[in-house]
Amino acid sequence: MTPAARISAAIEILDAMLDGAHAEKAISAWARRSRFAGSKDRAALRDHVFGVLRCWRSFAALGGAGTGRGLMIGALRAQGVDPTEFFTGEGHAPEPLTAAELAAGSAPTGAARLDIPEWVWPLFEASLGEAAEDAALALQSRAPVMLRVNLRQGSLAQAIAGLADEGVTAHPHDIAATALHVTEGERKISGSACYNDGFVELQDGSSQAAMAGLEIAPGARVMDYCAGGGGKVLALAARADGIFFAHDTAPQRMKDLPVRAERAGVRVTIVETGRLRDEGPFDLVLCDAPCSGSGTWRRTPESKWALTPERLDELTKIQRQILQDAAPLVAPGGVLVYATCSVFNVENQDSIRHFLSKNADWQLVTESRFDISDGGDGFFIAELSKKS
Ligand SMILES: C[S@@+](CC[C@H](N)C(=O)[O-])C[C@H]1O[C@@H](n2cnc3c(N)ncnc32)[C@H](O)[C@@H]1O
Repeated sequence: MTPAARISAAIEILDAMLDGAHAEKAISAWARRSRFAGSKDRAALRDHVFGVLRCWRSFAALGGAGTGRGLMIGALRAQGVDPTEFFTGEGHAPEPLTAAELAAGSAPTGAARLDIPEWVWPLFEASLGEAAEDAALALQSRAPVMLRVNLRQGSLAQAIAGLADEGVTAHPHDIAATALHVTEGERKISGSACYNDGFVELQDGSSQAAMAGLEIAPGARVMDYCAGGGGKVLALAARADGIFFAHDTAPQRMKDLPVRAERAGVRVTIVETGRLRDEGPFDLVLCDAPCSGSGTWRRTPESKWALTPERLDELTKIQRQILQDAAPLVAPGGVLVYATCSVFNVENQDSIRHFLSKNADWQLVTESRFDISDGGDGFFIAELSKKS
């Protein structure tokens, strides 16, 4: 496909999304009916669609319309490219710009310039203060691909060399001692021996750094209460000699965890909700709670536009309930850890304050925030302990 034909295809997909289709589904449907497209075409198309998703408001302003055409016109203008170079109508290129399209378009301002939904911007500012603008700007670009090296299997240098043999270029990242930043060959990671043997795992740098900061004594019993795919408990098990457990109210989310644990050479016992009290108590209970994901919106840009005030409210209620349910599982002298990949105070500090206001026998021990502009995702982590 020519670059112009790829732009036509992106317009088609964006229009399908405007009609209500999810990005992944719209891309898959396009790929099914476009058998002529090769893997490079599909990759380029994804880049177009996800690039627009990250910058929807600013591209719509620059392109003069929130339609597939308007967004792609805006995307080209944002890169300093004259859209008439591609909108020629020749071959499979999009039709030439109309006089109205040529005249339309203006520089975005305010929250539109930062590609943040209007109602969300005050939350950003209130939560991040002076860092808010940098965080929003960072969300306009692709997230770096980061790997966590499983130091049980070898050193960073050995992982870098092993990946290089398989066409993946990676460099240490100072966000965490286990972190590698992949700069080339990211599509080869999932087929590489390093990945399939559990030497490296895909994991954002902030999550790695947050997990590295948790103290785990030898033999400590550690429960990942909201385990999902198990990324956090695997990071903990890779560096500490504890006894590890995982739980999730949606157990199907943990379906890959046993295989991932096996290939990493660690043991994680899955605990059903009804057996939590029997298996407990635990010296550390980690609640990596469901959240808006606002710290990860460059990876999942559709969520940026899908969040509503009602959903945010619902999430904060779930977070508060999780802390309340998990606290009794903590052993005397143990730690309750609360984490989110949100940058909003309402999901972070406010959830902690709410818990402390209802549980006077608990206290805050530490609280840390990782900013998107530091290189990893936005992340929050707090440790709580029972007053002695
Ligand atoms: C942010 S994700 C966890 C991500 C995971 N820790 C990882 O590193 O891959 C939140 C998880 O919490 C689970 N969850 C939702 N409500 C819960 C509850 N009340 N108790 C425990 N887990 C819950 C969800 O099913 C989801 O898998």
